[in-house]
Amino acid sequence: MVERANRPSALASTPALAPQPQVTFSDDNSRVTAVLPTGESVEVLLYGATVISWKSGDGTEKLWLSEAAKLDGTRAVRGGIPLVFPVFGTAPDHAQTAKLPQHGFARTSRWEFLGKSSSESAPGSAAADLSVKLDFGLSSANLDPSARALWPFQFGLIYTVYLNRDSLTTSLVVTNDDDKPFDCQVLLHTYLRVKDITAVEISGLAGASYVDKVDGAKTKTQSSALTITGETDRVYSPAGDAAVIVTEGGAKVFTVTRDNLGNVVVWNPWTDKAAGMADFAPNDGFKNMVCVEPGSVSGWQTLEPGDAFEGAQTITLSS
Ligand SMILES: O=P(O)(O)OC[C@H]1O[C@H](O)[C@H](O)[C@@H](O)[C@@H]1O
Repeated sequence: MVERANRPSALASTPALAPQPQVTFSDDNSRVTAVLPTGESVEVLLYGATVISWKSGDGTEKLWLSEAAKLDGTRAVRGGIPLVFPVFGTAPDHAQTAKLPQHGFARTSRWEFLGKSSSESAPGSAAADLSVKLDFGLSSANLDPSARALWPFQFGLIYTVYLNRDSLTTSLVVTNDDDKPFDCQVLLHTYLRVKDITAVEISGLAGASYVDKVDGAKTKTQSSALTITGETDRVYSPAGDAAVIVTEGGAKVFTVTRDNLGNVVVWNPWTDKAAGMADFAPNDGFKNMVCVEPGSVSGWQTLEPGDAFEGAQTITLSS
């Protein structure tokens, strides 16, 4: 035995392979999961390219997903990060998008998985540097004919989900592949998971004006940090340059930064609205979530033929 242990072997002379991120598909090909060697993970449903789970290395879920969310492609997912495109809400007075359902068709279309890439981890390099990137695509060519009829433009969308050890970045690129301009809005409808909404404070929006959708769409100004004490539905416009920071019991939980997304929507349905949504469960689940939704939704991004628009969010965890 001793002799064997001391003998140089082929195995012993090969440098140890550093662990790499794992990317796997579910058996039914409905979702893709990426896991870093340190345990952080993200799961994306091809339906809507909806991020339905994001866990830190210790397995703690960071996004809220309704227990009654439909994950079978029959309706938009209640929770995670649904994608809003090309209209936020409905826009009956905007001819191009007037026929579209609430929040458009991106969240209810099946996207293609375009591929993955991961940061190379050289033997001996720090695990902290590892990351994985997943790309998804949707274009007019693979859109359901019924959705194409409601918004007859040639477009391309690339959605990138980038998992790092302490953050998640999601980024959307819209291109106009048509020979005429089109208008669009985009929003990353992120359901952040919290332990107790009554202990939550959202800062970084003070001084910003907002449309208060639960008070007759009045325009108001955010005076200080925001606490959630009832139904809340606000469109901050412009939201300002500061990061939006979510604290719980005074401790920082999430820091949300934005790239080229001038608006932030803050939404919590509270008791009655939550009870009225068939896919919102449990009924008191509103206590465990707050939507902080970076987007470009006040007015329109007009894209000329060949033009592109890119917007991104990064959500960083505090340890
Ligand atoms: O029920 P959904 O279509 O998913 O919309 C959920 C919510 O999305 C956004 O946050 C809007 O500001 C809300 O007005 C809306 O209720």
